[in-house]
Amino acid sequence: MLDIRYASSNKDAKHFDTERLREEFHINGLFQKDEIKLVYSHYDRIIAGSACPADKELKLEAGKEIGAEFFLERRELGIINVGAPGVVVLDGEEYQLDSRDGLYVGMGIKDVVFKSENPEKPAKFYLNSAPAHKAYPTVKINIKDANPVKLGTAEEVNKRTIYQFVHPNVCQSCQLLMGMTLLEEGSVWNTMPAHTHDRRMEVYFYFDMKDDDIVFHMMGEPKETRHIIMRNEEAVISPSWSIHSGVGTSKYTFIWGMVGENQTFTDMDHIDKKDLL
Ligand SMILES: O=C(O)C(=O)C[C@H](O)C(=O)CO
Ligand SMILES: [Zn+2]
Repeated sequence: MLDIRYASSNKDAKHFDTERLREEFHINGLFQKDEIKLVYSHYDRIIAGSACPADKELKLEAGKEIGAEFFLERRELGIINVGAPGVVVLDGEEYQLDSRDGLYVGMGIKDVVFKSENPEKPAKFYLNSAPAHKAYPTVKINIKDANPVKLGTAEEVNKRTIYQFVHPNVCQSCQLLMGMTLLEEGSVWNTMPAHTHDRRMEVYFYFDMKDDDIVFHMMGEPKETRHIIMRNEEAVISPSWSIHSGVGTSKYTFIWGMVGENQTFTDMDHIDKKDLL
């Protein structure tokens, strides 16, 4: 069963209270032991979720919601492991993923199975999937293979490296872009100055946080900003009309995934801080 999230218009969303904002955009309860949890967003039909195999192997199944014989019949998939070492088995072929390793899985793979090396310390596979039209090769992506982009300064407490995992410089994909942003010690802001990109939606997944730390994730149109409180290992959907930026009570790491019109990472509409309200 997929948790379906319909798309909200910018005109409606500015009237949402905290509860409704969370209901529409916030994703929690990821990484339940021995479960696959998936959220299907009608923004560009991205599926975001998790697989946390411990005592049993988990198989990615197609539900009625995607109307296909198997999950990747007309989809592609990006995986980043944020837990202990695990294995993804694709049509019988094993891919070992250590912590922070990524995997791009092309359209057409029939069997996707997740396993952990040690049930006491399960792997935590974070997943993003998008509709696809062409089968590109499956590629394992270590952080050393990812394309690093350094941004920010210590003075602005936003010094960070964006590692582009699923990106045209690293591997081919139909529309999915996916990567991981690591903040430096003492830096707490991401994506400030903020941007929107009407051409693509985005999902942010925050992790590497202590239990009592929070991130204030900023969303909304630049002149109608709202926040959503994020805790460790929670995700948030960012519609194409929304900024997506966050400030934490300590440093954190996040995975971003984008789906939409183009794969030009730099195609952003930057918003000057003075223009935010
Ligand atoms: O730290 C950042 O800035 C990001 O990671 C930005 C995201 O990658 C993004 O919003 C791409 O559009
Ligand atoms: Zn963005």
